[in-house]
Formats: sequence, structure tokens, C-alpha cells
Amino acid sequence: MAKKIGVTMEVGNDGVAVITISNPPVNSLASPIISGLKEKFQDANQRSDIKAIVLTGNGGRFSGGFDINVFQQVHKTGDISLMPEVSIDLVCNLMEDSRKPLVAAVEGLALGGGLELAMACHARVAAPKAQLGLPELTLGVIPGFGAFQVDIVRGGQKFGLVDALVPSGELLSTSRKWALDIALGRKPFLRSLHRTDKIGSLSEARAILKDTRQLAKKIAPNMPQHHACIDVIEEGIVHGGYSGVLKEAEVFKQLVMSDTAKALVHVFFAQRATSKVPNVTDVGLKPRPMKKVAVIGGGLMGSGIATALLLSNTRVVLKEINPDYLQKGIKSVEANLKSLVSRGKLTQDKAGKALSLLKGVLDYAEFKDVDMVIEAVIENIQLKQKIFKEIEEICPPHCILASNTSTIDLNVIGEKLTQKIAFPAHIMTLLEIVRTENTSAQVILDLMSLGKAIKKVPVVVGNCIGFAVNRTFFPYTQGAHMLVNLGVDLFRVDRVITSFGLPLGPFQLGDLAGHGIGMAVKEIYAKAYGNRMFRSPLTELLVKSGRNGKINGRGYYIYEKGSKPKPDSSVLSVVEESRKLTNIMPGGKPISVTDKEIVEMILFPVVNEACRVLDEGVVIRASDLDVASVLGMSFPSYRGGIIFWADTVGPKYIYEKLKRLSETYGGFFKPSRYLEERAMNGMRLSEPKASSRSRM
Ligand SMILES: C[C@H](O)CC(=O)SCCNC(=O)CCNC(=O)[C@H](O)C(C)(C)COP(=O)(O)OP(=O)(O)OC[C@H]1O[C@@H](n2cnc3c(N)ncnc32)[C@H](O)[C@@H]1OP(=O)(O)O
Repeated sequence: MAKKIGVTMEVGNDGVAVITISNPPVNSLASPIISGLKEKFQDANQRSDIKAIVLTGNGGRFSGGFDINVFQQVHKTGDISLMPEVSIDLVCNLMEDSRKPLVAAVEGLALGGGLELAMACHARVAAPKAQLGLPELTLGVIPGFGAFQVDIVRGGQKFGLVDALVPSGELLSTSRKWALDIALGRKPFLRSLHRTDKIGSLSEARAILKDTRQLAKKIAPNMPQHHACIDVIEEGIVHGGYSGVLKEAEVFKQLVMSDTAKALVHVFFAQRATSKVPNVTDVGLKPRPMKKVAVIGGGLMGSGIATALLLSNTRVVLKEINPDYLQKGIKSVEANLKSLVSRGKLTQDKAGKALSLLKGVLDYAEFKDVDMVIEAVIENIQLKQKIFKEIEEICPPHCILASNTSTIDLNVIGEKLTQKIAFPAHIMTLLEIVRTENTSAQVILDLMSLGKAIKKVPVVVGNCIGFAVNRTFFPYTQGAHMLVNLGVDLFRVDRVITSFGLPLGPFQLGDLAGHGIGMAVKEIYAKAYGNRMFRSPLTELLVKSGRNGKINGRGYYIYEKGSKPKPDSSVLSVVEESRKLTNIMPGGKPISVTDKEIVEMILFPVVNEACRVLDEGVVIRASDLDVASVLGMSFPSYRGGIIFWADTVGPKYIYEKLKRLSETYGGFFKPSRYLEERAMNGMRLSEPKASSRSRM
């Protein structure tokens, strides 16, 4: 059925016009909707049989905001005139200043521009599950339809954003009545832009803005939209609402064209593209429900996975090898739930309900009717092989067998193994679903659906050591070790990388993961990709000196309860030992590098490996790797993900830099064939290949 896109107006006998936005699935404010709204409001204002107006959305959703596809078109064409004029023409002139009262009847989503339209009305009536929000900052822009100005005068969301909350079935009737009451003078006719009663004195406002600017500088240093919104608010406070609206429209257009907006809009669509898997989601299959899932291993990973499943209402059987470990596993699940409750993210009731779905076991008896098994034991090939051999006999034929390994080849773990799913931690949003030759389209679909149910973003990838994310990022630590062995200060490296936008520098990340694990993982990568590894003895020396990382309070940093990690200057003797052993400093003297060079020596090898991942068809499309890098490695989303960023920097530049570095420092930096080809042919890394060599 064709989508019905448009704006309708129906006028009732009571003299109230109901204007309805219709643009499935989220009633986004595409250009025809905006022109439709202008036309209907003009009409309603002119018609003498209309006393008042109600604005609403079709299909149980008010509006998901401005049409983000338009941002994408502006980015592709560079033509800002594609942005329709909304804030003055529609929001101020036709809505705010309308002679007839307007009431928003809000059900479901009212986001971004959608909420702004509701705020331009003279009152808002909402149904209980309405979701109101201004997510524009996550797209690199600010609310551009006048929201900030209205919000300032309203005194923020908590105070009076919604005038009444009514059951869904009464939403329209109450809104109509409310609109008529305003028209008849029984309720106040409030035009927000004219109000000043909720704004404090200028000096108070300036003090708040000063603090907010400092906060934005601290938490969002690389994101211009956070700073811009403070400027726009200030304009409204100092020079009045209309001035604010004009400034907002001007700044909005500048921000739409910014690199940050380009990157964030790319990530928005890239994330949605991950749910489209050729021959899986387009062949009419339906996901099967996962009612009962077994998790083997109650450690950090296993208990995290169990928590996520329980929260999605799935029965979980948690298997451990002895009562002690089982008790620990159950306690970890309880602690995870408790922490959600204490942070206000879960009610006590729901936590209790989730826990009642958990059953701890020490044998496989419960496995005979499970829909899926997720193995989450330590990274030991023999142990994993033994487990899968045992459960293959017991589980029902439809059961999906999955491993949570992050490094081991799935084909080595078990012949009948249909799946690997990676949950880096229960707090991470990425879910890598690794497809082997044995994995059917149905199983992939089932796992994608389960992934969404547990609020993860599933990305389907091919089988290789490290899969998509860990494989792409294995050179991350090595580049950092190379720099330190060349004489660069390790704490400076961490500082430079965090100011680039990663939450942790490579050394602090190593501390967090634990250096014992780091050593084991390094061996696995050395076996698979040894010809392009930089072998640094630093991790081994660190472990030898009793520094296992955060886990024992000491790594490159000192970890004390209740305080931030402190750089440990005594680790420098370990670093010196490593430098002596590698002996790579030219002429025995530390090299001198700029901050930019530090970023390049660490992240260009990552881009190089990402190119191999693309070349081998480990991901379906380049943008999947962007999403995986953002959600799995916390690569800054405002840089668009690893491939998007590399395309912004330029494949030719990266190729030439790596070539020069490889001539000086060896094979670790040698450009890959894919990168070389793209650089030579002036192609972007993200452009699809003519013929694809896929691992899926
Ligand atoms: C001037 C203004 O101030 C500027 C703005 O308004 S900017 C826009 C502000 N709005 C937003 O940021 C909301 C963005 N959307 C979302 O967060 C989520 O899509 C949602 C919460 C609305 C719905 O989530 P969910 O139900 O999981 O569905 P989801 O898969 O994300 O979206 C369904 C489809 O709607 C599309 N969509 C969602 N919001 C859209 C929007 N604002 N514009 C265009 N398309 C949109 C998605 O791309 C997706 O398309 P697809 O099926 O072709 O992939």
C-alpha cells in the first residue's frame, strides 16, 4: 500500500478544525508536510466557520521531527536552500501569532521539530505514553523551529510543557474543548514568545549561561552545536524572543553544513541501515520467539548477557560449574539490576520480575527445551569445544548455539555452531552477529530480533579472528606501543587520543581490559596477522612487574576507590626497559612528534585494517563498520565512524602517510592493497566494490 503523505483538515460542528500530519512511519516533517501545514493554518485562520484549531499526528504519533533525509540531501548537494523556511513563516506568524487558539493533541512521539510545533501551540494536551524530546544535538544541529525561545520563556521542560494528561481515547475531545475554551476566554490565550514571567534577572541568566558554557567546554569540546545553543538562548534572553528566533534560524543553517552534522546524520542513517541484511530481512522470513535461553558462564560477560535477556522478559537458565561460581553469577545479575534501579532506570517491581525469570543450574537438564544457548566462558578453545560437544546432544534441534567469544574462530569452536554473538559488555549497545557457513538466514533474523529486544544494535558480520570491531582496532594499541618505544610519553599519547574524542586513550583502555587478557589476545592476533604486527614487550614487562591493570589497582595508572585514575610515574622504568629491548629509537634518541602525528600513527593503521575488513567482505557495507566502531569502540560519533572519518581525511593522504611511515618504521604501517587502490584511483573507502568477495 502506498504511504499516505500529507496534511488534512477536518472542521467539526463545534467550529474546531483538526489538522492532522500524516507521513508514516513517524510523521516526519518533510517539505510537503511543512507546505501542507502552512496552507492549512492559513486556511483555518481565514475561514469564518473556524473558531479554534487542534494539531495532531496520524497513527498514534505526533511527529518524529524534521525530515532528516533533507539534511542528507543538503550534505550531498551543498544546497542549503533545500531547507524550508519554518521558524518565522510557520511557527511565529501562522502558529504563535494566530488569532485563533491552537492546541496540540500529542500522542506517542513528539521529537525535535515535532515538539517545537507542539510548543508553538497555545496549549498542549498529551496522552500518557507521549515521548517529548529535542534530540537535535545528537544530529549536530540545534532545534531550529524556535523551540529554545519558547522553552526559555516557559522555564524549561519541567514547568508547563504539557498542560493536561488525558487517556488516549479522550485526547481529541479534550483538546477540542480546550481550544474552544481558549477561544471563548474560559482559558488563557498564552503566546509564549511574548511572555517574560519565567525568566529571571539578566545577571542571574548570565551566571547560568557562564556555568553552562564551561560545562559544554568540558563535556562536548569538539561539538559546536552545544556551544551554539547557549549563544542562541542568550540572544533570546538579552534581546527578546523574536531576535532569538532569527538568530536560531541563522545558526541552525550554519550548523546543518558543519562536519559534525554531516557525521552525525551519516551515523543516524548508517545505524538504521544495519537492520537491512540482504537475503535475510528481504525474503519474507519472520523471527521466531526466544522464550527460554541458556547462558553458560556467570562471569562478567555471562551475567551481563543474562541481565540483558531478563530485562527483555526472556527466561534465562544460568549454568555454572560449581555452587560457588553460580552464586557469584547470580549475585552479579542482582547487582546489575540493582544498579539500574539506583540510577532510576528501572523500577524495583520490574527488577523483581526480571530476577524471577532467572534460574541457576549446575547441569544440562534444563537445556532440553531451550531456544538458544549462549556460551560465555573464558577464551579457551578446548573448553569451548568440549562444551559445544556436550550441548549439541542435549539441546532441541531448533536451538541456536552461540558463543560469546571475541577472538576465536567459530569454525574451530564447534562444527554445528550456528552463531556467535558478541556482547562486549551489557552496557555496550553493539551486538556483533557473526555469520558462519552454517548460519541460516532464519537464525540471523532470529538473532537480530533478539538483539533489538534486548535494546542492542545488531550488526551482521563475517567470520574472522577478532570479527569486525576487535579486528579493525587491534592495531590501535600497537600504534601506541610503537610511539612509546620510539620515546613518546605514554600519558601524552592518552591525552591526545582522548582530545581527539575517544573516551579512553590506548594505555588506559589496556589497564581497563587487564594486561593478562591483553597478552593472551596479542598471541591470538600474532598467529592470525603476525606479518603486520608490531611486537612490543611492554605488556609482558608490565605483568611481570605486578601491574595487571585496573583489576589489581595498578597498570600505567594507579586506581584507588573513589578517585580518578592517576598517571603512575614509576611505570616509566618499565617503559625504559621496553625501549631498551626494542631499540627502535633513531640514533637512540626519542623522536619528536606533533599531536596530529600521534593521532595519525595510532589511527591510520586502524583505518588500514578497516580497509582489509572491507576488502574481505567481513561487513555488508562500509557504514556498518562505522556503526560498529562508534558503538563497539566508542569512536566519536561526531566524526561519523572510522571509515567516514578516513574518507573525510582522504584515502590518498592516509596512504601516503602510511607509506612514508612504513619506509621508516617497517611493515606495521604498510598500506593495504585496498587502501592503495582507492588512493590511486581517487575513490572513497566507503564506495562499494565492483565485485565483492564476501565472507557472508
Ligand atoms: C528543525 C528541527 O529542530 C530539526 C529536527 O527536527 S531534526 C529531527 C529530530 N528528530 C529526531 O532526531 C528523531 C530521529 N528518529 C528517531 O530517533 C527514531 O527514528 C524514532 C524514535 C523516531 C523511531 O524509532 P523506531 O521506532 O526504532 O524506528 P526507526 O527504525 O528509528 O525509524 C523508522 C524509520 O523512520 C525513519 N525516520 C525516523 N525519524 C525520522 C526523521 N525525523 N526524518 C526522516 N526519517 C525518519 C527512519 O530513518 C526509519 O526509516 P527506514 O525504515 O527507511 O530505515
